[in-house]
Formats: sequence, C-alpha cells, structure tokens
Amino acid sequence: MSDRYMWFEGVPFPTMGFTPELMREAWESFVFKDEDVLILTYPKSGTNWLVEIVCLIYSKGDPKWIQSVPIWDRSPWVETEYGYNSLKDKEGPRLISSHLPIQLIPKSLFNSKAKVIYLIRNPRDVLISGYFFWRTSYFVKKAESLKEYFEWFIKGNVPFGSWFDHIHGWMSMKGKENFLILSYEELKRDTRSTVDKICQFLGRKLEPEELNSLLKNSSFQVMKENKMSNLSLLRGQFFDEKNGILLRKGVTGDWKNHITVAQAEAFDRIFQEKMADLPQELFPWE
Ligand SMILES: Nc1ncnc2c1ncn2[C@@H]1O[C@H](COP(=O)(O)O)[C@@H](OP(=O)(O)O)[C@H]1O
Ligand SMILES: CCc1ccc(OS(=O)(=O)O)cc1
Repeated sequence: MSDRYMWFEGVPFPTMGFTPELMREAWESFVFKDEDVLILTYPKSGTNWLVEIVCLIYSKGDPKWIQSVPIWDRSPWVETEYGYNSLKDKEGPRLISSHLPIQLIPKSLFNSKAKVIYLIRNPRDVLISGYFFWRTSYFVKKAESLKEYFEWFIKGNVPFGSWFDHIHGWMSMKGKENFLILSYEELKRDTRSTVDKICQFLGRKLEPEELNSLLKNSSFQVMKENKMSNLSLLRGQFFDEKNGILLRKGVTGDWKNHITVAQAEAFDRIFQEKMADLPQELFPWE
C-alpha cells in the first residue's frame, strides 16, 4: 500500500517500478529507432487493448504470441525500470508503450521516424476507470472516495499527472506523418475499420480471416480471460489478491453511473475552459 507518489519533474508517478534515476536516464539516453512503434496514452484510455491489437497485427491474427508472453514483455513501458532495461539492447523493430507526457518522453523520439499511435478517451471514463483501478494497486496513493479522486483528477494529482496537460502536450504532434491519433470511442464503435486504419498506418495488411481472428482475440471477453493480458499475473506483487481489475467494464459512458449531476457540470466547465483551444472533433464523445 502506498500513501504517496514518486514525483519526477513535477509529475506524480507510481512508487513501484519507477525511479527518478531511471526516468532521467531514459529521458536523456534512450534511443528510438525509425522502425519502432510507440503506443502512447494517458493511463486508463485503453492502452492494453491497443497493445493487444497491434500485437495481433504483427502476428497476423495468430494468438500464440499474446497467449504465451505477458503484455508488458510484448510492448514494454519505456519509463519503467523493467521496461527500459528490456528495451534498450533489444534488436530489430520494437513495440514500445508509454504513458509519459510529451516533456518527459525520451528526447530521441523527436529525431526519429518511429511510428506513434496516440489513443485518447473521454476523460470522464478515464477518471472512473482510474478510480477503480488504482485503488486495487499497491503503488499509488489511494483516494478515500470518488469525490476525493475527482478533485485529484481535476488538479492532475493522479498517476502521470494532468489529463488536460497530457492531451495538450501531445496534440502539438498532430498532423505529423508518423503520428496517428485514435480514440477509444471509435475503436469501440467500429473496431474493424479502426483496425484497418492502424494496419494502413503501420504498412501491414491482414487477410480477412486474420482480421477476424484479431477481432475475436482482442475482444473484451477473450482479453479478460487471457492471463498474459489481464494483469492477473501481477496480483499479490503489484495488485490486491482479489481485485487488480484491468478489464472492468470496457464500455463508453460508464461515468454516468458514478458521477453526480453537479460533478458532471463542474467537469464540463473545466473541460470547456481547458480544452477550448483544441479542435473539438478530437473529442468524439457526447
Ligand atoms: N478488449 C477491450 N475492449 C474494450 N475495452 C477494453 C479492452 N481491454 C481493456 N479495455 C478497457 O480499457 C480500460 C483500461 O485502460 P488501460 O489499458 O489504458 O489501463 C478499462 O476500462 P474500464 O475500466 O472503463 O472498463 C478496460 O476495461
Ligand atoms: C508498476 C506496474 C504497473 C502495472 C500496470 C499498470 O497499469 S497500466 O497497464 O498502465 O494500465 C501500471 C503500472
């Protein structure tokens, strides 16, 4: 159980798996290669779903890889001690994950042609997903109530900092050839077309039966039962024995079941204020 964060450059991080020394080394020295693919998200935006999909694109829909190798080894987190060490000497094209805000991503990214997929999600759903997820972990400060977590989220006093700043930072990459922006909402609404879009971006082609297998094996229910993808292998070490739920509901709009009318109105006001300068079509939720 943790009652604090690990702060680095003014941003709060989990207390396990992250150290300032390692984060500084990754920031200064990690070398992105042109053939790398980076999956970037603010936490709880559907990261693991996207990783599963990209893995299945690389394996042409064959589930052997996703059923035999833990998700954090298939696409390691560059900012964690474990992920950085497994990535830095890895040969060939790499899948890499990160939740880092733009100002902390290894600087070499900006001199490489690595392909970046940035996945966004309705922050109200991100908030609810995070509230239920982090409270089962041993490495994040626990909120006593949703009301308290709501206040922390608005202020950016949650793992990886402010959602609003994360989006603003990364949106400065919008329009670059190697930067694809997707939303959890479009992935949910039309998974097949969104996977096609990802394939095109990555220059990969799937036969219809390979795509069908990808869709089946990355579905909520199949992922929930795949112990290589559902984080259940981390129970006891990083998460509560009984809980540790990554695949909780997997829907859009669950925030409506948890957030009060007053909180929703306050959130709308803050959203308008902070996000007014960005094109509203970036936010495909009601
Ligand atoms: N195959 C899938 N289909 C739909 N949603 C998925 C999914 N796999 C994970 N998710 C959802 O993505 C969220 C976790 O995001 P991340 O991987 O960034 O931590 C969870 O949201 P909920 O908590 O709203 O259910 C989880 O259920
Ligand atoms: C420190 C380990 C850890 C494991 C899983 C996490 O969640 S997520 O994959 O980013 O959603 C975060 C930290």
